[in-house]
Amino acid sequence: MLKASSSTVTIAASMEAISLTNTLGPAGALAFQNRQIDPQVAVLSGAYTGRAVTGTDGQITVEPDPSGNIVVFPFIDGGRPVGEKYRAPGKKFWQRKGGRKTFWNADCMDDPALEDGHKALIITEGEIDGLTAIDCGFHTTVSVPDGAPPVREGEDPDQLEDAVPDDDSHGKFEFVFNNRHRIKRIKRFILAVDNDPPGRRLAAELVRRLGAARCAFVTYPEGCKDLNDVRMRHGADAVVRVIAEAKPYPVRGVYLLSDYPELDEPKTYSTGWPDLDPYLQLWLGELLVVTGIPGHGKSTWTMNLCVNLARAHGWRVGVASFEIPTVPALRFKLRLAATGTETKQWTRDLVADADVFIQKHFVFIDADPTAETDDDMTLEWLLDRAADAVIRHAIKVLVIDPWNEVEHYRPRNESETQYINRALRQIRKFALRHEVLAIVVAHPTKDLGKGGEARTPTMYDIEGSAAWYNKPDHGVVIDVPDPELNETVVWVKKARFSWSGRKGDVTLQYLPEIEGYQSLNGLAPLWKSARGEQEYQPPRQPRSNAYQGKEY
Ligand SMILES: Nc1ncnc2c1ncn2[C@@H]1O[C@H](COP(=O)(O)OP(=O)(O)OP(=O)(O)O)[C@@H](O)[C@H]1O
Repeated sequence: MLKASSSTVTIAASMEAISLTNTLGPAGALAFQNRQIDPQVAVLSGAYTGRAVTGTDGQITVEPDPSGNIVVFPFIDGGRPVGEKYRAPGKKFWQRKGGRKTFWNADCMDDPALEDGHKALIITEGEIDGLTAIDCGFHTTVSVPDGAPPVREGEDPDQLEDAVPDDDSHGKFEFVFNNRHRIKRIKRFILAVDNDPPGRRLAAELVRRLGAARCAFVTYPEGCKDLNDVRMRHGADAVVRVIAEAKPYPVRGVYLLSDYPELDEPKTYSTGWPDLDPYLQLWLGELLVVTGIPGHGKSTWTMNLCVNLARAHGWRVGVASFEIPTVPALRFKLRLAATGTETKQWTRDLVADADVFIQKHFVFIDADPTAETDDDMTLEWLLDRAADAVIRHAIKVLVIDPWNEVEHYRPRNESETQYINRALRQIRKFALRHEVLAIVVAHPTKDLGKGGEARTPTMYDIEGSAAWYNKPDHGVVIDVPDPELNETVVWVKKARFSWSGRKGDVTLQYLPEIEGYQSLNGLAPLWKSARGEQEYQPPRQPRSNAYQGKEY
């Protein structure tokens, strides 16, 4: 017969309250051996054998008895037994009435290694699985007290949004509520519940309470329903593997405020044209869409913007330019912007300096010229390359110019609107994940101007979908109202957040010799003349553009 001794190492934090007279008799020891659990480990958890006794009031209680065939699992909390669970032959389970609802082996939750995230708290659906984990070396394991809540007919265990939430202070999850202070301190949980509908429901209920961000789930080998199954069929190493390979819980999207990391206010960046500052403040992680009538300078303005950002902030820009070949056309535009000088003043040194600047600040996402077959330049292809550019070259800006030259494959059952919604969402996700300013240059629909109507396009005029207005964080239209004036109007049609600017239009002076732009009310802070000096321009009043048509 096995007997807990006062000198043995305890599993839970404190075991002094377990009566040392309680012993695990042969029937109990055999029951654990049959489950490939070391009976000594069960003893250390406080398990003992007992027999059923019917009182004078007809109530059945269980009394310790080494020769009994009922296995008793005490619930110890704060070093004191607060409840008991009984298991009689034939898989009959019941509990002693009353007592504080808590996890089985709850005191292991005080292990400091859980607080610093060094260890995870493993939560099982029953004591046998809990002991299996402990026997395999995972001492920070608890079990829920009452197994999994049943799944009602027609209920999807993975879709519990419609379920009425329990009041945890006295409901089925009272044991979670009672341990809420300990739970708050624990960094990681591994849910090792049963792989069946009630188990999945239990997992979903726990994740809801513990926060998905802290939870991981296990995957059992084919044919195994729980941890003890894994131990029985594949051995202790397989149990260790299952727990070690737990994956982050996939239920995402519903968080408490406290689940979010503390973040500073987003930092915004000037475009480099001071007149635009009140309207357009850029941030890393955003999607900026630029449109305008063909030939009005969308690409030219965008490249000048990128040069400004590279100069002012030292950023590197990834450019996927499908209409203009990188060499010589795009390089020429970049040399103009980088030198800020008209070509007739170019010297070998000036061009060499410009090329050093371009080499340092620009990365080109292009088809592989040595490949035998052309890559399909789909959005997925492009974002894959852009992700590589983030890793290898730390790009902070991604330019896709123009959108219509990307290979757009969409499934038959997806409408153009749905596709554009999905695609822009993907770009925004990329921008946010990598903290990159994503710029998409898009043409307006060819219908614009049909019927003799000459007007500035809006974001809604972009081919395909209203998503072009809805999805971006900034929407900008580049417009040339009168080509004789050498002026370009930058219309900020959308600024999603008030801290990132506001709707409005600003006229920039267009400098045809360098295909560049300049604030009318002051130079761009880093705009340099051919001689490398800030050039003086007399301040002018920004032109007010009387708005015609609907404001978007
Ligand atoms: N305000 C302006 N006045 C005169 N010419 C301009 C002005 N703005 C840009 N340009 C010139 O017009 C030409 C076309 O510019 P760009 O290719 O950037 O336009 P785009 O809107 O991107 O055109 P597309 O939609 O056809 O790609 C360039 O040579 C550019 O320097």
